Amino acid sequence: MAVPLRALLCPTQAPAHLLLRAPARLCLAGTQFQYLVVEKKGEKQNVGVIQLNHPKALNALCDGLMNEMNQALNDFEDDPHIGAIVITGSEKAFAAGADIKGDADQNFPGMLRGQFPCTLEQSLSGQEASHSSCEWIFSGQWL
Ligand SMILES: C=CC(=O)SCCNC(=O)CCNC(=O)[C@H](O)C(C)(C)COP(=O)(O)OP(=O)(O)OC[C@H]1O[C@@H](n2cnc3c(N)ncnc32)[C@H](O)[C@@H]1OP(=O)(O)O
Repeated sequence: MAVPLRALLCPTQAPAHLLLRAPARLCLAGTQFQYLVVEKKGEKQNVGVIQLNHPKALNALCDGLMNEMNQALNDFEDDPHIGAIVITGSEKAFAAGADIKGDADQNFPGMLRGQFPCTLEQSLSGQEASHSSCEWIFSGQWL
């Protein structure tokens, strides 16, 4: 199923189990990620793979993870050699959703504004149209 990349991460457009609004700016060369494993794969090295890598918290979407996700996605999107981006999780979980420990004082809209790639306002107004040549693919299951 081909799904517009950015649309998948927009809360109003994505199926609940794909709700991950990401951000992006990845410098594959030399960037160190704490919460992600970022690689180029495939025979032509044209598939960007982003694996959520915070298994102790079931890959909860803390600010650090989301900031890194934005960086990684942006960098892949800016890379003309990347034709697809795959976002995947860990062995036990794709992601346990918003970080309810770190953001316990935030309400749902606040989490969206703080953690997700497009703002709630952009999502609601449909301003976050896809401008990328990449397709995003999600692999895994929300808990
Ligand atoms: C944008 C809005 C949203 O996303 S709303 C949804 C927010 N997410 C949740 O409410 C899920 C909360 N988590 C759970 O209900 C459970 O963890 C579970 C059902 C997803 C899995 O249960 P299980 O028993 O298998 O694991 P643990 O509960 O022991 O969790 C392991 C470890 O991960 C930490 N953790 C889990 N989910 C989150 C989270 N969303 N944010 C932050 N941390 C999370 C959990 O606290 C455990 O850590 P530990 O240090 O061992 O206490």
